[in-house]
Amino acid sequence: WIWLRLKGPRSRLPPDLRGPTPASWILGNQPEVVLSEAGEANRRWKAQYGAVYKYYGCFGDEYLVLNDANAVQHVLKGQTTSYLLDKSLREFLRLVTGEGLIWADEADHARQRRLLSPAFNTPFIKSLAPTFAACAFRLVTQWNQRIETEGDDKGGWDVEAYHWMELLTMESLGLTAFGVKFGSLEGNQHPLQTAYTGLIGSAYSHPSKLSIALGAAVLHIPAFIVHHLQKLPLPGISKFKEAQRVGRKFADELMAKKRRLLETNHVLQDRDFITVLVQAGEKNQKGKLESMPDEEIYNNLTTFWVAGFETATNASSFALIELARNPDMQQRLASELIGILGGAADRDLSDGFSTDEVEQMPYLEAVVNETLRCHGPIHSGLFRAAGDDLIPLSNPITTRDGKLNSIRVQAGQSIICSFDGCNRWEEVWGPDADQFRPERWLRAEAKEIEPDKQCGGVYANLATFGGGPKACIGYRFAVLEVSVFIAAIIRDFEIALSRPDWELGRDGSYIGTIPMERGRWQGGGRCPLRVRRRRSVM
Ligand code: HEM
Repeated sequence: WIWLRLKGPRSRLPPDLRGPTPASWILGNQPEVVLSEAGEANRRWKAQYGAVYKYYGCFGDEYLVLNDANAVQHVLKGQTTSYLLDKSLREFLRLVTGEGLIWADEADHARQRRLLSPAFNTPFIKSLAPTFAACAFRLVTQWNQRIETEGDDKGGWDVEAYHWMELLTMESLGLTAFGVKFGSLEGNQHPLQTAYTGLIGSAYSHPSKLSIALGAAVLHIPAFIVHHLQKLPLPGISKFKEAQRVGRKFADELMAKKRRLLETNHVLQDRDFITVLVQAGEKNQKGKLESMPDEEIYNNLTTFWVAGFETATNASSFALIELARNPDMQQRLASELIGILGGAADRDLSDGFSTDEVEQMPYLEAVVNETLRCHGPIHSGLFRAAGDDLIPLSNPITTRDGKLNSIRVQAGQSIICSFDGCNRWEEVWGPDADQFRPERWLRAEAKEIEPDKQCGGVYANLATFGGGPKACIGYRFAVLEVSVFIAAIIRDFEIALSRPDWELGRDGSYIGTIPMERGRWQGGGRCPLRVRRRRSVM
């Protein structure tokens, strides 16, 4: 404590910038942020102090919060050089994902991104639709069996669908990243899945005030100490290491197998990241170009798992909840799906369906986009200014002493970009910005936003996937995956909330947005559905 007090963070922000008064030095305003719903404290403070304000974290740490589109765009563009991950946080990340893309900065980051590009280019991602759809069909098959054996006499079956969406996302990541079928939808447990499940902590909702303070104190541990902590035989750390040992061994064997096939002049047809990256690497080597070392390929597979598992699970679950509580939207979507894919009686989707078919469904796109706008699985991003800078604003803000058209920040300043705030900005999304209304995406205006109102988001003018050099590399993957999952489920099932009084709450304790029952914050994500086979909708 003495050290923290002596280190005492000095203010680096314009003194007249407004914001809430902290309740105490130890906790600051942090409990209001962590213990309210995702984005709720931000919405309240934004209404009171404007799109740019400051609040206090624990131990007097000052955070600059940006809801202003151009300011967010400026910070996102400066990632890898001017706005970086906090150094201690980055060291913790190294422990979980290794030195993969999320961890990397500057030239190393640009190199990794370039070498990973064959796995994320549009044609390759488009080719994954049948894999996602075949996985979703396996879920549909399981649900049909449960309706048969566990359903009531009206053909309805109550299910906690969040857990199934976890299994579905896991299964599709197993197939598309490693080319491995886990069989988790059928109740099996694959060793790779066991290893990787250990990497992802269960949702950490509504922590105690002590945990809030301890969590913040961790960010005050100097990065070099965090680095050395990794060498200690602490139980939590050994768990990560064991998970990485098993995962690495498995990936090494797969990579060696692919290389042996390539040596015998095979052209590998498998559609998964390992195959694509090993094949691209071998081709580069033949052309005397740089290729990605095996360890880096492995670290990035782990990175994709950490970045792409819970996010896609949450997005799919939010979409199902919105469709369950909006029967008209569900009906409209089902008609579109059956029109393009045929009904369950006409076409079984065991071989999946194609991206071309997905692209013929504008209402599906609208539902997925609106889910990503209203319930972005990552509600904000935390950055640290590497040097002094002037951040431009779309709209001037009122301070205690006047107006500012830009904000001066000093090196070391912590900055929060509110992705949720940008996605709900009324000047862009209209007075009903807080409502779930997929129809807004069917109007041409949704695609045309004036430059001074753009937040620099990489997808659909949304901040959901970030922007700039560190924008989500998996955004096309995620949008297609969620679209296919929703299409396969809604084509075959009518869904409703299993309890009509169930109210959606959005846990946002840290950067993730997780669907839960309002007021019941413990125990991870929730998506309680009543499911029955779809009757004709045409
Ligand atoms: C709905 C699902 C997803 C959401 C909402 C999401 C969101 C994000 C966000 C907000 C960032 C930070 C962007 C920034 O700093 O500008 C990010 C980064 C990243 N995401 Fe995603 N993501 C999703 C799915 C995925 C998937 C499926 C993968 C991989 C298969 C993935 C891989 C990554 C990686 C590797 C990064 C780091 C990129 C870099 O540092 O260059 N994400 N994601």
